[in-house]
Amino acid sequence: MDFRSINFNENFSPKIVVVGSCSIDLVLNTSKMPQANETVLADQSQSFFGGKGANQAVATSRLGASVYFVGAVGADPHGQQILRNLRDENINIGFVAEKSQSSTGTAFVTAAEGKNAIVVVPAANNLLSPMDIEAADKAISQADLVLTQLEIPLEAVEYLYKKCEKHNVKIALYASPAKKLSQKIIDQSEFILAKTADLAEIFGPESREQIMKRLPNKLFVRDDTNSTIYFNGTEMSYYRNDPAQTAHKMGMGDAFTSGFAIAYCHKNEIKNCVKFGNDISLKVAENRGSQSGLPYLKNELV
Ligand SMILES: OC[C@H]1O[C@H](O)[C@H](O)[C@@H]1O
Repeated sequence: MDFRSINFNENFSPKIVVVGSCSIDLVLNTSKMPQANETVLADQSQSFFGGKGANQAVATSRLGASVYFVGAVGADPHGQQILRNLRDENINIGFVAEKSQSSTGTAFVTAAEGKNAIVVVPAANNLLSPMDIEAADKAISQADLVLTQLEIPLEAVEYLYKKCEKHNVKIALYASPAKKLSQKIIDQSEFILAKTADLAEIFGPESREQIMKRLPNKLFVRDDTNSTIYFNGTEMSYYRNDPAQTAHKMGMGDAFTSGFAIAYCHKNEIKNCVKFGNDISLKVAENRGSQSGLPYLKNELV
């Protein structure tokens, strides 16, 4: 991965506000993906910091952005650990709400055969409200880009879009987990990243080609079955099929979105934004968990 192939303005630190989920990921490594009614043994269980929003906040901060995270934790030790981690990653946590009536979000991940299956218990993430977003009004109004995902209530996402519209601030979406999107969200998004498998739920029953034709320069689609990303009538292979270099495939979409966003803020061509997003997502796949492999711009540009 060559950071020098991307244009970075070293005097510019993009202001990014990430609005989304934060969780503790409990990961079970098994040699075989369990089927229904089957019991398998795990080689190892580990916990990591995760949640799509927190992953994007950490990724963009390590890539040189000045980041605010807007999210929610429960009043429990996991919540405190997450806040400490975000603070250690130089992220402003002034707009993370503590929901005393809830626990912190947890994702239960089974990682096997180079794939993963994730069950998320949103807990506090489901309580993120328009009022929590309102509290971050000033930070949002000053952002170069706002990033969000769909692991928080759609009501909160819709409120966020209205706020960005009011302040004329760009907003981008990683449309995961899949939910049907309103035309307003589609129209207003600067870019949307989605997975092929989720397209019908997000956009309705058209083919990938038809949907992409309607959204040139806006929709970027990752296909996990053939490790390809589709955009603007073209495609780019994004995954080295080298199992030795693959630890977990978790967090690749968050890493892609973040790398793309940073290259975009530094005004790179779309093709190079896609390439940079791909490179960052490969880095994350080489390490366990969704955050540990994310690179630091300051180490790469020396
Ligand atoms: O996108 C990866 C994330 O999805 C799940 O929500 C896990 O928290 C994991 O970190």
